[in-house]
Amino acid sequence: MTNVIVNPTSISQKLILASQSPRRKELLAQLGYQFSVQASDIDETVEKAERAYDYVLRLAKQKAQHVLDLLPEAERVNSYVLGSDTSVVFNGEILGKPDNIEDCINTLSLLSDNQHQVLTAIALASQAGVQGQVVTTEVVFKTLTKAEISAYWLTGEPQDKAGSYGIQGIAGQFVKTINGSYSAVVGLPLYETAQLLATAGFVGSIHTK
Ligand SMILES: Cc1cn([C@H]2C[C@H](O)[C@@H](COP(=O)(O)OP(=O)(O)OP(=O)(O)O)O2)c(=O)[nH]c1=O
Repeated sequence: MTNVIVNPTSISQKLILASQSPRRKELLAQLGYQFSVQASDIDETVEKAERAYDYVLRLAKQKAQHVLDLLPEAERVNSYVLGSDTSVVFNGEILGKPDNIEDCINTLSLLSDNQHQVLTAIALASQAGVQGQVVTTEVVFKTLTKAEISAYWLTGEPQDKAGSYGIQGIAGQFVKTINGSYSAVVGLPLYETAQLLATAGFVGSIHTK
């Protein structure tokens, strides 16, 4: 998407969401920010012995920095780029997006009747540097049968999602409890994102001054 809307509160600043995720676009728009979207194309391979926390933070920062670096120099001066990454983690293992039904069955069988963590990192890149943080949410799933998982795969929902599920969709019924940030599980933590942007001088739809 290439439409650029200038932030009305600060005509010289531009916010860009470095993401192809429709969920992240919706969540950022929900807060009242005006922004453009530019997907970032980076290598998402996990480094040897890299911990999930370090991995998501590195990727969020790289996504943001990559899009900032692609901007013409004159634009870069006034631009702030938001990047994010979400991983589902079980027993320290990063469970990515499924390549096929077997992947989906393996992943959701691990999550069945168990607790896992969803780690979402956000990062804001500008000429001043890149700032980021990680939000961790604990999720407990009900018991899932193989038949249920196979039927879930056929809905098409798990395909583009970390951990093979979407809490905001059909998989909402798998979730017994959640401790942390619902929006972070969907892809963008609302509270932390607003804080990060406010620190950089952006305001959403709520003006207190
Ligand atoms: C766990 C979970 C993940 N997800 C999604 C959020 C992310 O879009 C995706 C995780 O993959 P990411 O690699 O974080 O993001 P992405 O490839 O979709 O987009 P981009 O890198 O361009 O920002 O999984 C849900 O929508 N619901 C969920 O419950």
